[in-house]
Amino acid sequence: MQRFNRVLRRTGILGSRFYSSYVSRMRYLFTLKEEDEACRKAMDSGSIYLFHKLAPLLQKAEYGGYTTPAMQASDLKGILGKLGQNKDLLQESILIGCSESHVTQFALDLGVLEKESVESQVTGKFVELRKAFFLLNGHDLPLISQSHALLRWHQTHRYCSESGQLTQRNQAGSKRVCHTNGAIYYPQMAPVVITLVSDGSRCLLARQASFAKGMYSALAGFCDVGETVEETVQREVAEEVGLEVESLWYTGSQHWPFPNSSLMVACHATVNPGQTQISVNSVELEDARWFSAGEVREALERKRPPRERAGRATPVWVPPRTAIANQLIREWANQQPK
Ligand SMILES: NC(=O)C1=CN([C@@H]2O[C@H](COP(=O)(O)OP(=O)(O)OC[C@H]3O[C@@H](n4cnc5c(N)ncnc54)[C@H](OP(=O)(O)O)[C@@H]3O)[C@@H](O)[C@H]2O)C=CC1
Ligand SMILES: [Mg+2]
Repeated sequence: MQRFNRVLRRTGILGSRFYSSYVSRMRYLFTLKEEDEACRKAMDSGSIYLFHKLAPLLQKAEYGGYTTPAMQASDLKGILGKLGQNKDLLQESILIGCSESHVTQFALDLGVLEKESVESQVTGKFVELRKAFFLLNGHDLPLISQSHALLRWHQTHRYCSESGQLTQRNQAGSKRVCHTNGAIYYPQMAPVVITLVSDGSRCLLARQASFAKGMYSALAGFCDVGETVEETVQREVAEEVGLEVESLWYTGSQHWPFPNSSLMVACHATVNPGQTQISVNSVELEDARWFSAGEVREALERKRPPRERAGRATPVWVPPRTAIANQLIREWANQQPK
């Protein structure tokens, strides 16, 4: 905390003016992105979330479920030593945030080490990200999702696309620079809209062939370059189910690490109740259907994924609460008369 205050004072952020805890945390993180030395020092007393080849470390929680344990940098140095690895590997950690109590948080991928040897030194197992998303509770997900996206970006964007030379990251990992031509690269996200279409009394859910059996979700699609969110919603609904959107409104957003790193922008939309004939684009979707409020409420309550019964169609279920699709569907269901 003292070091934290020193950095704030030096950068003029801690002065006579009162800053809320949130503002001072954000200003501190800003400083750490700008100052490599301050970031290096923060790492020494920070907590580090571990990954192995992009799989996060998960630990069984005391009261059931799973959590993502954070390690102290000092403990991690000891473990790296035991595994015969130089503690400089720690410098490859990337800054991901700062806790309420002002402890800086970092993420580190130990993919250069053998997975089993690392697991033998820590409590927990490295679990593939999609599986981890089903095991973790909502609280841990934004941090894991952000860490995964940033680590992946650094692993796959190491070279300058102009000079072909290796780029260097700043200590925080918030950018990479090509020292031959000065080009700066920042981590990227693809904007995606996800839309729940309603005709006033029913809502439209669809499934791709790659979804788990019985799972239906809202319509989603990547924004094309130059499009507004509104234009993407209209185009995707037209492309995927052949309907024309009459009105739409924004309701929330979420970072989503699949397939790479997306910013999901969630919207509700309506179509004319007299023009609801669906024409499914079979290149994109396996099925799309209108659902009544009662059917949607049942799907929301259903255990995911539901148990399959021989000879019976898998009952319809929807993505878990960790996906913004669930929020959209729940919001719509709550607005319908009982
Ligand atoms: N969090 C949530 O609640 C939900 C999240 N999603 C996410 O939304 C995303 C988009 O949904 P989806 O219906 O698949 O999208 P689209 O309907 O846009 O179709 C996907 C196709 O778009 C093309 N495409 C265009 N731009 C990109 C890009 N930047 N990255 C990858 N593919 C691109 C690809 O085609 P081609 O291969 O032919 O080039 C891809 O196969 C998915 O990645 C999914 O994970 C979806 C539902 C719920
Ligand atoms: Mg789609």
